[in-house]
Amino acid sequence: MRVEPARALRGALTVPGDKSISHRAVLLGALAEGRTEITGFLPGADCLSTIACLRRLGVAIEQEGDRVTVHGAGWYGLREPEDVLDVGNSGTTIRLLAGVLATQPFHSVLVGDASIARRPMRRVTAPLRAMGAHIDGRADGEYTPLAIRGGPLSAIQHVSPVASAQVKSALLLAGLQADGETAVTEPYRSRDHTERMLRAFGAELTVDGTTVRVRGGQRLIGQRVDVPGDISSAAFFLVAAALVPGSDLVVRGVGLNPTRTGILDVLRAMGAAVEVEETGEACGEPVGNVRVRHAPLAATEIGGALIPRLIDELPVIAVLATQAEGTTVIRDAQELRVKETDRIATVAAELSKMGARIEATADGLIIHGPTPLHGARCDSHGDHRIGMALAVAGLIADGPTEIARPEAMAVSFPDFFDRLRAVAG
Ligand SMILES: O=C(O)C1=C[C@@H](OP(=O)(O)O)[C@@H](O)[C@H](O)C1
Ligand SMILES: C=C(OP(=O)(O)O)C(=O)O
Repeated sequence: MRVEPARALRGALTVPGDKSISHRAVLLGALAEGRTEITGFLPGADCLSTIACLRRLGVAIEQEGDRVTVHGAGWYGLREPEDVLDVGNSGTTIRLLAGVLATQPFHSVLVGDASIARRPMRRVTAPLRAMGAHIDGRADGEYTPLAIRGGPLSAIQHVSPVASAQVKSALLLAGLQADGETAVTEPYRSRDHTERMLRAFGAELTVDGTTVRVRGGQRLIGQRVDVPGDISSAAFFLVAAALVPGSDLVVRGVGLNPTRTGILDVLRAMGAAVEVEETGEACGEPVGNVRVRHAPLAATEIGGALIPRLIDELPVIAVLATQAEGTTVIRDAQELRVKETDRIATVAAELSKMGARIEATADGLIIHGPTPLHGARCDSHGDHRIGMALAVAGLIADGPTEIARPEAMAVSFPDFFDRLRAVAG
């Protein structure tokens, strides 16, 4: 994919449905009793992997574009799959499904692509084993393939060393069928879509600071879910508008869950003009429009509790920081090293090719700005967020930028380039 320097980004656009919420809507719909109708579903490769795995577990699902109907099987209506469950590139699919399969009295095997094979799984397999599930995987349950034979579980009180919504969600799902009350505590609050959607599907849970508790033996009832636009996808456009002089862009209908809006805090802290208009609520999630206008940018520091609120936006935030006056420091973001790629290494390597002054640290990045970027031959490394961050960098470079392996974008944003072309030329 070739990206040319852009004109100002103006006008309004929408972005595809939220990836985290789309996964959860089909998954809870499958486990619920009755029908779940989903609109605004993200038909990206990751969410389609979740649908494929659920079909293999015997769940009837109709999907056409962003409309999905799930015929709920009920929690114990899943059946032993005849073949392996392939999660593709999706960490959310494998970790949330592991929590569900731990409750099921049959054998299943979870596999994924080469990236999934390198991502850590013991963070979910260890506590699920402690609840009573039989799980095996390479390196004592750390890596795929994961073989799971579930059954009756006992509740645990788990203190997670990482703020991870995937870990929290896996244990809450398992906890819904465990004997007793399961509690999950994390160092900082991660995205809470599972908690919100479980309540919408009729489950009870309590939230106390960074601890979530759920009692076992609960049923879910099918619902209508209208998935808001993905703020993580909107982020590429919001950052592009903040970067390109003369820009004035609105993204409509985007999810504004406070556990996800760290990108807006950073844009404001760096000096961009940001206006947020909350327009309503869908399935317990606030939704609205976000307007960003270009303005001179200043460096900022990003760490601590802010990190889980913008974890997937850090690659494009690094691009933003290359144009900010001063030194931007990103710390406490060691989780970036275990995403689709080691995003600390891939961001630093690729932006360096474009002339950025950027250093990788053990837990983040240090970026000096402002630094003019020049067009270069770059590589997404097969990581959707790296590819899209590089495309945004290409908009402000002084020549054409070539991005190898652009097909990775289909994981979370299949028509990213079409929508970018529409607002940036
Ligand atoms: O629960 C989710 O939907 C997600 C949680 C985050 O991962 P972790 O749980 O590993 O932090 C995030 O990076 C991922 O894109 C989606
Ligand atoms: C990390 C991501 O997703 P997952 O963990 O589901 O692969 C992402 O979308 O940036």
